[in-house]
Amino acid sequence: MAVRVGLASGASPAATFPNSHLLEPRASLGAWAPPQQPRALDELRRAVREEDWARNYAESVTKIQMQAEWSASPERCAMLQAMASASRAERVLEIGSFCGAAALALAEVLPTGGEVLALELDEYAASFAKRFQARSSSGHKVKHMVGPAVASLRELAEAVAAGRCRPFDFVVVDADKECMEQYFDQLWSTPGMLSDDAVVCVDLTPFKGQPPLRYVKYGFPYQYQAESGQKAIDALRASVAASPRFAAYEFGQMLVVKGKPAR
Ligand SMILES: C[S@@+](CC[C@H](N)C(=O)[O-])C[C@H]1O[C@@H](n2cnc3c(N)ncnc32)[C@H](O)[C@@H]1O
Repeated sequence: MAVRVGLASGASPAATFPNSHLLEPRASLGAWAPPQQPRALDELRRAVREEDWARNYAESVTKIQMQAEWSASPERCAMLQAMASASRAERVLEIGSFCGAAALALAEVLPTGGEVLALELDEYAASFAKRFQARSSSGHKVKHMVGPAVASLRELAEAVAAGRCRPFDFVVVDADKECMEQYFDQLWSTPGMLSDDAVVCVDLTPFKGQPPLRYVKYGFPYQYQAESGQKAIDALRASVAASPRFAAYEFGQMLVVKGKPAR
C-alpha cells in the first residue's frame, strides 16, 4: 500500500516536490513578481486626501470650501462602474465631478470611443482631475466643462439641438443639493439629452457638495457651516416617486432613475 505523505503528516513543506521553491530566500522571490503600477485612481485618491482644502479655500485657490470626503469612495466607484457596464453605457455625464474620481473610474469601463463629460464649478478641482487623467490609459475619455452646472447644461442642450452632442446613456448628479432637481429636470426635459435607456443616478448624501459654507462668527470655536440639503433631497425623492414617468430605486445613498417605457 502506498504511503501518502502530505502536509498533514507533519512533513516539511519544503522537503516534498514541488515545494522546493519555498527553500528560496524571500528576497529572490520578489524577482518573480511583475512591477506593480499604482493606478492613477489610487494616486488621485491619495492626493485628494493629502491636499489642504481648508487652506485652498482660505487662500481663494478654490471657489468653495471643499472636502476630501466628497471624493467618490472605492465602493461608490465600483457601484457606478457596475451600473454603467450593465447598461452598456458609452456616453456618460457627471454633474459635480470634484477631482474626478468617479469620472476616471467610469472612463475605465467605457468602450473605445466612449466619453465621460465632467461638469464642475471649480477650475482648481478640474485641473486637479486632469493631472491624474493624464497618467491613466483611460484618462483621454474624460472631457471637462467648468462653470455653474445650470449654465453648462443649457450649453449642452443647445449643442444637442444643433446635433453637435449625442445623447448620454448614464448620468451622475453629484453637485449642490439646492439645484439637484433643476439638473434632473433639465436632463429629462431636453429632447435628445438622454438616450432611450438612460440611467440617471442622483447622490442623496446630505451636506455632500454643498457650497458656499457660512462662517459662523458667533460662539466658539468659529466654524464653517453648510446647509444639509435634506429638504431638496426629500423634494426630489417625492417628485420622482409621484411621477408615472420614472422607475426609481434607492441604494448606496443614490436614487437610480430610469424612464418607464411608453405603453
Ligand atoms: C460631492 S462633490 C463631487 C464628487 C465627485 N462626483 C467624485 O466622484 O469624486 C460635489 C462637486 O460639485 C461641485 N459643485 C457644487 N455646486 C456646483 C454647481 N453649481 N455647478 C457645478 N458644480 C458644482 C463642487 O465644486 C464639488 O466639486
